[in-house]
This record gives sequence, C-alpha cells and structure tokens, in this order.
Amino acid sequence: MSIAMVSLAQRFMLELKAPRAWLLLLVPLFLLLVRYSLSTFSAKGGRPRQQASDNRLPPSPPALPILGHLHLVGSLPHVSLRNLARKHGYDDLMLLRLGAMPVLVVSSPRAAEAVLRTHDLVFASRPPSLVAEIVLYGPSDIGFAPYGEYWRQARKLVTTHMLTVKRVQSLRHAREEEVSTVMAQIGEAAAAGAAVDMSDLLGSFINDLVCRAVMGKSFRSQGRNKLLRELIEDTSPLLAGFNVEECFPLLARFGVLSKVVRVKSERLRRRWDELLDSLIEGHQRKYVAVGASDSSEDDDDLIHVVLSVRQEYGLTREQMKAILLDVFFAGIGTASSMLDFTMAELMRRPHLMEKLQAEVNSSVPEGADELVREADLTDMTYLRAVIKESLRLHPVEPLLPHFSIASCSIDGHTVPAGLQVLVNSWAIGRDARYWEHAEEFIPGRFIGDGGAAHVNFKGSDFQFLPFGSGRRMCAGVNFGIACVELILANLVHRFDWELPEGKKGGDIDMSEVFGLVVKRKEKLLLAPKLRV
Ligand code: HEM
Repeated sequence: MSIAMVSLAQRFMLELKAPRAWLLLLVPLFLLLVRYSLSTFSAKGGRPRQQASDNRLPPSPPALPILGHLHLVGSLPHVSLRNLARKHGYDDLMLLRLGAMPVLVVSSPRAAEAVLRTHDLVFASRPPSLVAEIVLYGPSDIGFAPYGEYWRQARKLVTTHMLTVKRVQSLRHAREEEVSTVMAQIGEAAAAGAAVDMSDLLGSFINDLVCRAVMGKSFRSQGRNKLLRELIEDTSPLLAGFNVEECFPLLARFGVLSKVVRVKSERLRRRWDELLDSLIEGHQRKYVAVGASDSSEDDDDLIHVVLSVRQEYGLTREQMKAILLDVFFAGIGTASSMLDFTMAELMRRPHLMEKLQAEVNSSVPEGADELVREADLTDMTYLRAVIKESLRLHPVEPLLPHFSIASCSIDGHTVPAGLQVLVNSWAIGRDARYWEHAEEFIPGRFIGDGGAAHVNFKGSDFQFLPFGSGRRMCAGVNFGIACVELILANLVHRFDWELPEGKKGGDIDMSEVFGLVVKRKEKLLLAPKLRV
C-alpha cells in the first residue's frame, strides 16, 4: 500500500486548468510569493535559509520560489526522483520542497538501512493525508495510521489474528477453488481461439480471492465482488495523491481546492459505509445466531475474525471498517499488478517462460489432475526467482512513504522531525552498485550461483525492498505471495501463451502508470493454447 505524495504535481496542474481555480488562487499565491520570497529563500540557488544556518541538512538541488521542486516531479515520480538524485550526485539522501512541504528522498540501500533499520522508530509514522482521514475513518486503518498506540494495536490484530501463516494456509482451499474457476474461464477462451485480457482477468482473480478471504463464500452474492472492485478503482486515485493543502498549507486556510477533494472523499466514504455496514451486520447476525465458538471453517473469514476479537481490542465499528478496508486496498491492486508485470516479462523472453514451464511440469506429480496444487509448489525455486526478479524491477509500491517523529542524524546530516520521507525502492532495486546488469530481467540471479541467491524480501536486504522493511513493513507478504505463486504456476502449466497475430515479445510496452499501485499502462492481451 503506498501514499503517492508526489503525484501531486500532476494533479495540481490539472486542477489549475479550471479558470475559476486560477482566480481563486491569485490572492493566496501572491501571499505565498511574498512570504517565501522574504522568509524562506536566500537569493542564490534557492536553498532554504535554514540550510544556510544549518548546513548539515541533507543536500537539495536548486529550487523555484513557491513551487520548490514540484515542477521536477514528473508523471512517474519514482523515475524522476531517481534521475534527479543521480544528476546532482545525491545518491543517498536528497531534500526536496514540494510547495511548502519538505520531503526527504532516500535512494540507496545504505541510506534505506539507516532510515528503516537504524532509525526505524524515528521514521515509523506515515505522512498525514486528508483523503485517508475521511475515507479511512481517522485514519483508523494500519497502512495510513500515524505511529502510536492505536496503530500498534491494530497492527497486532492484523498480524496475530488476520494474516498469520496458519490463517493464510487455511485459505489454501479457497485459493485452489478460485484458481480452478479462472483456469476454466481461460480454457473456454482457448477452446474458442479467443485472446484473453490478462490484466483484467488477473485483476478480477485477485479481487475475488481477497473478497472471499474477507467476506467468506458468499462474496459473489448481490454482485458484491464487482461493487468492491468499482469502489477500489474510484477511491485509489484519490488516496494515491497528496492534496494541494498538504503542499500549500496556506492555501488550505482559504479552503480553495481542498474542498473538491473533501467532497469527493465524503461521497466515497458514504459508498464504502453502505457496503461495509451491510457486510458487518450480515456477519454479526450469523455470528450471534450460530454462536461465536461454533463457527465452521467456512465462516472463518476475516470479518468473523475481526468480530471475534472486537471486544478484546475495544474496536469501534469505524475502526473495524478501516481495518477491513486496508486488506482490500493493500491486497488487491498490488498482487494483480505484480502478476501482470511478471507475465509481460515472461512473454518478452520466451526462453525464460519455457524454463519456468519445465520446472512447473516436472514438479507436478504424474497422473495428478490438471491443477497445480499448493503442495506441488514447494520445490519450485525458479518460480520464486521469477517472482523476486519481477518485484525487483517492478516494485508495485515504488515509493515507501514514511514520516519522521523526532529528529536524528544520518551520515552527518540532520534530519528534522515532521519530515515526509520517500524511500525509493524502485531506484534501490536498480542500483548498479548492488545489481549486475541491473536493468535486465534475469531471474537466475536469485538462485544457485547467482549473485543474489541469498537475497530475500523479508526486509533485511536493503537492496531489495518490494515489501518495505522495519515496523511498517507489509503485513500481508505471506498472503500476497501465496496467491501469486499458485496462479502463476497454473497459468504456465496449463497453457502456452501467444501474443496477438503480428506481435512479438519485444513489442510489449512496459510503460507504467503511477498511482496507489504502479501498473503497466497497456493491457496485456494473450491467446491461451491448452497444454494438458
Ligand atoms: C504482492 C503483493 C504485495 C506487495 C508488493 C506489497 C507491498 C507493500 C509495501 C511496499 C508496503 C509499505 C511498506 C513500507 O512502508 O515500508 C505495504 C504495506 C502494507 N501491506 Fe502490503 N503488499 C502486498 C500485498 C499485501 C496484502 C495481500 C495485504 C493484506 C491482505 C497487505 C497488507 C499491507 C498492510 C496492512 C500494510 C501497511 C503496514 C503498516 O503500515 O504498518 N499487503 N505493502
């Protein structure tokens, strides 16, 4: 889950296209100009005056008045921030100012270790977000909540009750059943000689799987799974961006542009309320009727889990809703985008696809039914290497959002309290000082004699942070990986995949779109051919 603060630049420019917005902005902008010209900047180079008196702040590139470095943040912030850091030689730490908001960008494994391990507690909070405040009830979820007692309890609830290794394993049958449904759909397309929109198919597979884990077997009734997907698609762009008022607090006082964001967020929250309240009430009725201790394995979905510990944790209805929302937001977009990148990379390199198919085929017992079961995955080391390599080149949350709650010193630089921090895990995964042929897709590096055979994504190897590290590390790694491994093994075992007529692997466009989760821009259309 990511708070993509830097997509602000784009949104800000879009909002400014409305003529009324320009008029409304004139007065506060003038005030800002006066304020910043007089107080914040020295005449030369646009460095904050604070830096002149305290030259131990991390280094900054030259900035513009008012906008600061906002104009340097492009449509793919992880890429533009990496390029900016490289250009100025600020490979470890770089201090930017987006409007009035200072942001520390962390671009190397060494600096990431200082932030996420050495000073883990200092950076364990999240930046404030108006949208999260409204849509996530406070925020009372885990991903956006500020560091403190509430977050600690909520995280404990999720890690010790909802997403434990045991519970993820207990959802194995649900995963296998959902995979079987998808395989049947693809089989029909194969029989009809039709192409499949893989991006859409993988998206709805993960959506249904997460819905089933959260709501139980009835997740398809009344089209709830579809409604949920729609709601996530409508909410993600808002949650992904920083709001103008966070970059320009002075503007917020005039209440100009933030009102639009507030109204949109409140509308979305009402839609979420309707769905989540009906889900919780339905489960509550069943819970009371059956009795808490008598619930069968089928009832053992995550809403039941939250209800069963509600009193122990003293949760309000809103807090329960926020925690459930986290599972939807954190689980759905991430895993499906990751799968889409992986299939695209494999289609670009048929020899790697063949290697993976050979491993999967040799690991599935002869005479077994056509599905790969979770028990068959144990020895699939190449499958795991493919997934890791995909996450290295395409971390779907490329900027890890943190917030300093105290000041500290890193490499002789003073990092003040109250600073937004972005750890650029995309830049780190492609750092040529740590990765041989850093820009190439080479899964073999993660196995055998490969240079990264010892590297894993548990948060202790700072050159590879697809799930983050430290206190705020992803709480759903086991869940996410279990879904991704099973579907990928089945996709390549059961089918050969072809590109639409006339297209070659090299034609697949790997361009990205930035958001709460980074996705490939183009849909992946593939024609399945039945193998077994
Ligand atoms: C392949 C799939 C996934 C990827 C790549 C991924 C990645 C991430 C990343 C990078 C973070 C931020 C870490 C940081 O700030 O240092 C995160 C946070 C989080 N993830 Fe995941 N995630 C995935 C799947 C899931 C799933 C399936 C769930 C739950 C069902 C989940 C739940 C969470 C939660 C609750 C947080 C917030 C943790 C906190 O702030 O304390 N994630 N994830």
